[in-house]
Amino acid sequence: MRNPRAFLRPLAVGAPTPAAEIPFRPSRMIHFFDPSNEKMKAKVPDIAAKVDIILGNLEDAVKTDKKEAARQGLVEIAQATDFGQTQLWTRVNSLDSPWVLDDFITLVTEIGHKLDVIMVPKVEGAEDIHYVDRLLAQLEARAGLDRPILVHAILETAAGVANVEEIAAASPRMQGISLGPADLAASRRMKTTRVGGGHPGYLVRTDPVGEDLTEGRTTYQQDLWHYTIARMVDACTANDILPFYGPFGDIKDVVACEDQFRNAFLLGCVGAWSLHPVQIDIAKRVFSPTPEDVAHAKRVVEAMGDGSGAVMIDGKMEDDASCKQCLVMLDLAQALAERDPELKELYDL
Ligand SMILES: CC(C)(COP(=O)(O)OP(=O)(O)OC[C@H]1O[C@@H](n2cnc3c(N)ncnc32)[C@H](O)[C@@H]1OP(=O)(O)O)[C@@H](O)C(=O)NCCC(=O)NCCSC(=O)C[C@H](O)C(=O)O
Ligand SMILES: [Mg+2]
Repeated sequence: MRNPRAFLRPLAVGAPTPAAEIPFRPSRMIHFFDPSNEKMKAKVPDIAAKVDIILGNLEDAVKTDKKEAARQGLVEIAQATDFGQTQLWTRVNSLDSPWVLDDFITLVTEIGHKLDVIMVPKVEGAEDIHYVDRLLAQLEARAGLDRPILVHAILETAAGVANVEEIAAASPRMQGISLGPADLAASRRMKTTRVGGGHPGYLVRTDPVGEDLTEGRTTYQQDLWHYTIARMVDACTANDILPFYGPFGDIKDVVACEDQFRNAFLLGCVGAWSLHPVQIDIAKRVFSPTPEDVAHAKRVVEAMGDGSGAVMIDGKMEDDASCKQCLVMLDLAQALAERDPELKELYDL
């Protein structure tokens, strides 16, 4: 455990001072693309204009013989593109892979001034973040960067989940954590074969009504990810960093994707990954509060005055605690309205 007074000291001579706070920037979707795929690469400038975060993926889903091409492709795109307000992230290869050292060295040296966040897969404990923290400080110092690159961990191993609180608190670079349901399922030896979402076999059944155990018993599918998302949200918010849902692999099932994203939004996540262009608008819709919710939040905050006491609105009691929820909603709406003129108008802000 680092001395708390040293927490905000650079970890290498000449490295930028670590950020004392993680600024909230609209982060409704982290759009993944493969920088070794020429078709996807060509779409990046257009897609970047529509998303909050665009991420050049170097890890899983990039073929082994394309790892170097993906890294080089990302350097070329980053150098050639003005991303405006959109954040540029990358996901590097796992820390035990043969590619990751070159991923860090090349990306920080060549495009470190444009990279906002590096996503690190398969993080198992604080020691993984400490390693990345020191390495990044050394590379930032060498590259002469004047602001630190932040780090985002993927929660996708059983050990990572067991250590999620210490991962969230491991470094001032920690920007957030995403759930990686596919690797996590494999690591936990869950008997599923999907990338996120539910499973029809994971259910509860109402009690039998008579002798026949098969008649009249309704089943309800349960959420495989509830425990992990809730734990991740608590670990992140307790450390002032941002929680995200990860991928939904059934690209065609836009309905279940929306449900999965909304569950995460309601539980406290700020965004999710989009793997295909069709998922961008789903994330945008789900992770932006509805105009009705914003209007209600405004009414409550106005009626509550200094935020203390209790009032009745439409037959419901509102007090300090519901007022605080409404302020969370309004803060998010305000941040999104600053980025999106359409939402500004819809929210009347
Ligand atoms: C899933 C895909 C392989 C599907 O690609 P494709 O078969 O090409 O789909 P379409 O024909 O419907 O595509 C239509 C056009 O759109 C382009 N496209 C597709 N996806 C993207 C994208 N992500 N960004 C930009 N452009 C995209 C296609 O090229 C088509 O173009 P055109 O022919 O000119 O019309 C593919 O979507 C894909 O590879 N997506 C990314 C997958 C990925 O990143 N996976 C890794 C993240 S999930 C993960 O790692 C698991 C996690 O870690 C965990 O453990 O849970
Ligand atoms: Mg994974």
